[in-house]
Amino acid sequence: MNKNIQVAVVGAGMMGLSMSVLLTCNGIHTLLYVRHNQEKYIKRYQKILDFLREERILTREEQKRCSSYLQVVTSYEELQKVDCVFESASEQLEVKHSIYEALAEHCLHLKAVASSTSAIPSLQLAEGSRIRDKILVAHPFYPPHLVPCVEIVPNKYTSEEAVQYVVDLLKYVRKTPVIIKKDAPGFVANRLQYALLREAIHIVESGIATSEEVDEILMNSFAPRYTSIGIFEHFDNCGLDLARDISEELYPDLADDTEVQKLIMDHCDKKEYGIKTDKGIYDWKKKDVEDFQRRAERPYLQKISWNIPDFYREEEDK
Ligand SMILES: NC(=O)C1=CN([C@@H]2O[C@H](COP(=O)(O)OP(=O)(O)OC[C@H]3O[C@@H](n4cnc5c(N)ncnc54)[C@H](O)[C@@H]3O)[C@@H](O)[C@H]2O)C=CC1
Ligand SMILES: O=C(O)[C@@H](O)C(=O)[C@H](O)[C@@H](O)CO
Repeated sequence: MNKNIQVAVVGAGMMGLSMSVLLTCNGIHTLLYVRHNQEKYIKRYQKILDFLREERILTREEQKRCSSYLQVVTSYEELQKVDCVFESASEQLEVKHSIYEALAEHCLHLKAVASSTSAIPSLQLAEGSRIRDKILVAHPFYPPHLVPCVEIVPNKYTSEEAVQYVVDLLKYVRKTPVIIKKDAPGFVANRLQYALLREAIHIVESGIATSEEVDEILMNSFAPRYTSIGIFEHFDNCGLDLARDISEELYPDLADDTEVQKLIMDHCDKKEYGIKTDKGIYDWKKKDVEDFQRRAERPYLQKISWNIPDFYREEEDK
């Protein structure tokens, strides 16, 4: 992987900022495209690095070196030379399509456009685009600068070169890309995660347990198991005959909603979206947000092994 490449990140939210940290902390010249208010995003990017410094992942000097690879831009014209784009904009197909159109117009050296989408099928992203051969899904996990896996989902238009380029780049920044065999909404991980969420909501709506109790049981029962064994390994261990007998008992009673459940809709109707509005399932004015963020990130910290760069120098940028 030629580390003198230029990579753009479009969308500077939770994912885009974390992707920018991942790329810059591995010495990749990263152009973060924002529509306005650059200073706000630079502060948010630095806040992530500050946390990594507090956790002794980066020294103050390394933080400055990594930061030298970040360039926040506000026009697509500044993306003319980029080799690859990580699109991390809102989960709306029309938003993503409008971005791909702008990239097609301005990026003259594009090798790949990788979308962070959580669930939009790869083919829907590419359909109708002038650069459809370059579009694929590279679905990361929050926060992508820490979580190893990235689900790679090409579509019938995606060139092998585009797939290989993204896979090589992700491996260079120490990610674990996994190419999914067949394009489907939610790919693999979110199909599993949302099946779990649907059942968790069903348990709360049915009065079986509260959301606090569901969270407590999940964290302290089988969830940690899957950091060291796989689900199919687990059921081979328990015995498929036992799994059969339990499935016969359980399946008729499990959630089978095909629409967004009332619990989610009620909160959304009240604009209670979660931490970003101080209230969601939980009242985040009463819960410690910083403690939550540290608990969310700490399991991944000891696995970090980045190519921490020297300071960025323009002349290296071919
Ligand atoms: N939040 C998460 O845990 C994860 C999210 N994703 C996916 O990553 C993508 C981004 O998600 P988040 O970062 O959570 O969303 P977010 O809402 O935090 O950030 C989205 C960003 O896109 C920007 N944006 C919207 N329209 C734009 C446009 N036309 N041009 C440029 N920027 C635009 C917004 O200003 C915002 O900064 C979504 O597709 C989401 O499904 C994937 C994995 C995890
Ligand atoms: O868990 C993750 O980070 C990803 O699978 C996601 O796509 C997000 O969590 C998404 O589901 C937002 O809720």
